[in-house]
Amino acid sequence: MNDMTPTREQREAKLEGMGCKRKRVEDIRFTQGKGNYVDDVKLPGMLHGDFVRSPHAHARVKKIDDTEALKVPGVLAVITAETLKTVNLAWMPTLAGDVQMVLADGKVLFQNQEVAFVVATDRYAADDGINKVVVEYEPLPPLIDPFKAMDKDAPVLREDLAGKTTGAHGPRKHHNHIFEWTVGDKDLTDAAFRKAEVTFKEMISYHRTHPSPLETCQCVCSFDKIRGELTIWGTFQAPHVIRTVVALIAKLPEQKIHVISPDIGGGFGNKVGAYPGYICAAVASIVTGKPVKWVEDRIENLTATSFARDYHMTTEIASTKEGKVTGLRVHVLADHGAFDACADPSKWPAGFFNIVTGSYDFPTAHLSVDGIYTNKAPGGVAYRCSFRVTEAAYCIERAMDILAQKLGMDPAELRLKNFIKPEQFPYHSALGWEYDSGDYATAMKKAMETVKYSELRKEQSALREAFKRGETREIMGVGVSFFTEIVGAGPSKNCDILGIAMFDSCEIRLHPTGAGIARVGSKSQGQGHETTWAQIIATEIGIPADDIMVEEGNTDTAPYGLGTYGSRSTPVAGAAIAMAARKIKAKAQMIAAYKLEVHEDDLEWDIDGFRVKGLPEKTMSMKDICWAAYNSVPPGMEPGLEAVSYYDPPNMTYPFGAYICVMNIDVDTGVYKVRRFYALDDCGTRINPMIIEGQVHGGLTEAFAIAMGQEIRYDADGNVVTGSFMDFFMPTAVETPHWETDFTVTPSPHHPIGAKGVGESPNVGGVPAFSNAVNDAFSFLGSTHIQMPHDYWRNWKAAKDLGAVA
Ligand code: PCD
Ligand SMILES: [Cu+]
Repeated sequence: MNDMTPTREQREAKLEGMGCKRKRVEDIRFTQGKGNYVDDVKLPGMLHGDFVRSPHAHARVKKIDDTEALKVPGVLAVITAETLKTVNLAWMPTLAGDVQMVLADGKVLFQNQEVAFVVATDRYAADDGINKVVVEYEPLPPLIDPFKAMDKDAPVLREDLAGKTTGAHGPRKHHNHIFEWTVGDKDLTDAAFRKAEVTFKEMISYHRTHPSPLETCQCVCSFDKIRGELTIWGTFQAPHVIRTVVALIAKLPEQKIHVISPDIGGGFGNKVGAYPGYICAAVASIVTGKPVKWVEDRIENLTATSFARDYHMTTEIASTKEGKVTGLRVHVLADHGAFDACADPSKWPAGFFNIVTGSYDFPTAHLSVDGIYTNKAPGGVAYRCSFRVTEAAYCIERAMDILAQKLGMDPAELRLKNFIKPEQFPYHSALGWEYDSGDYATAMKKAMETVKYSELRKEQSALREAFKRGETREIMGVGVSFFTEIVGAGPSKNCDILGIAMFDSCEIRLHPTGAGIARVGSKSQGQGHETTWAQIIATEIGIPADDIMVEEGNTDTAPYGLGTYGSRSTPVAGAAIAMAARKIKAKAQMIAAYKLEVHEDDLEWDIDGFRVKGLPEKTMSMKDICWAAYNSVPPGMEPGLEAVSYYDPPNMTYPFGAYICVMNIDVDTGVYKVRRFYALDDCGTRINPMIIEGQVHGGLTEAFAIAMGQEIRYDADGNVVTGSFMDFFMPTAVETPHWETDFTVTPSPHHPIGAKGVGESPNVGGVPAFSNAVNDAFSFLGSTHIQMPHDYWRNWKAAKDLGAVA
């Protein structure tokens, strides 16, 4: 070996494969303002559309008069439900099996609902036009309180469903009822409660909030009359699904629809579903023969697009006196707004909420969910939520704290006592899941040691005594949360969207000089797929990550994929990438064997190529194999080096984590100070530790926002009172706490590289950690459960209600 020969370490480092803190390649263009977003798409002759929206939450639409609007210079057309009826598009199907008005058809059902679409030569003219459209409304009584939705005399919201006693998910009990979904063994659970030494029941609400990505929802639709082809650039998290939906509802052949998701400025689930803007822009383009752009503003995004949560969870736990849980019973009242437009896999009306048994070994459990209509915006699965897992984690983590308080036990000890044990994996939960792997106690103990948990508890007792003596006005809370996530939707046996199995895909093509391109069915919105996907390939086939270009988001070039949400990209697309790479490697091995004149079985893999077993100097690098693939393949073999994989995962993956939050609250002002936030995540094999850390920081910031102030709030008339960033809490670097991150690694046994998702975890685990900290702080004053969000006012109010403030 001469001095020039790279060492094994150097060869490995050059790959920047899995485990490397590779810098994000996409950031080169993002940080220089060179990203290419939908609003950057500017086509010759492009028109602009904007919506007339309803000021009322519930009203009959008597008349729409567009005479004056059409006189505004630049305004070309005003599209209403009547126009859309001529092409059968006044209503559209939702992913949840319901239908939704594209434009108000006879009535409006939530504030800011789309009523008419004004098309003009520029955005300003469109805006002037919408102000001149005169809509005559007859206000109807609004239904805002979900607990009144199923009252006998509750207003009828969905007149289109009159007389329909069954919906997409079974029988409907009331005119505002959407579905009832039950899981688990009711009799066994009821019996466990009858026998229990200790039980409690608490209504735990997870309020309505909104993902509010920096870039709002938008699209450009361009219909080419000559070719009969429709091209749509949009902020879509699932471009292929959008193409299929457009093909089905617009009755266009699927090959004539080109859907392109360019760079996306954050998705957070907000960009999974289909919105009226897409349909209206497409129809406007077909009608005018010109490209039409639709871009939402902030208020429209906050008030009319897919919200998050709004789950009201009546929770009961049965337990022994010693704190061993024996049963869980949960009833959820799920407020879906005016249309059921949740983006869950078809068979899951409440997503994967049945993960609500969490990290604990509940022998039996029963869950029922009632979905209902109210006069609020539709949507529902968004914001790092992975199909209602955030709601479930909040429910069980809050409930475990309440049980600990009732038993006079430490909440961390109670968790340790009830954890599913490592030897119980694969673990079958009482509500039907098979957890793939976990080592909960190890993670929990590491977290407790790092934050010096017992010392914190001592400090807290001392402070409580001082508070009682009147020496301080501060109280202290330690919030513990131990979550189990379920991500990677999903196995075709139980997951589909509109009948399409939720696989994902990858196509890798290597070029003669040892570089290549990988096209993937997922779609990054900021997660950094261009960086991490190349790292998987680098480790699998020994081509440096820098030499692999990753492409996503164009339905003409990417293999069919179900898109990016629910932290499914790593568990599903990530697996497809590894499998495609392995197909390439298998062919590469045959080529190498031929070139080295040995039998395939005599070769072994070594970092970036093959070597002959027992003859380490006889090697062929992957780079040379690439050349050979186009130059001298074995007789009978096709030239070229490429592979495609469609991966149908055998199971979901179950990441987990232990979070601890330490907080002080001043009772006289309600002002809180997050003293420490420690987050340990276990997402199995880690592809890029730096990206994971970024994901965790982002998700924790969002969790902080939700728990401590963010809310989509309606007044009694159905006005959104938090419809802009003036009122909707958006933390900046000033408010955001400092995050300490940590990890353990428990690989997924069924994933080809052992990786689990991580993007959603910090939100799933973070919210209960914050809320438990606040609740823990107040508990010694006699409270059991204080509802989120815990803003200053509510903290002060809690202190006042508990008699701590005069
Ligand atoms: N183990 C591991 C895992 C993971 N990773 C990384 O990390 C990331 C993430 O991943 P995941 O978890 O798999 O996920 P995805 O699928 O990719 O994504 C999704 C998510 O993601 C998150 N994050 C984020 N970031 C950003 N920047 N932006 C955005 O938008 C967002 N969003 C959010 C959300 S909401 Mo949903 O939609 O609600 O359902 S869901 C979600 C990527 O890059 C990957 O690669 C690594 O490295 N490793
Ligand atoms: Cu989600």
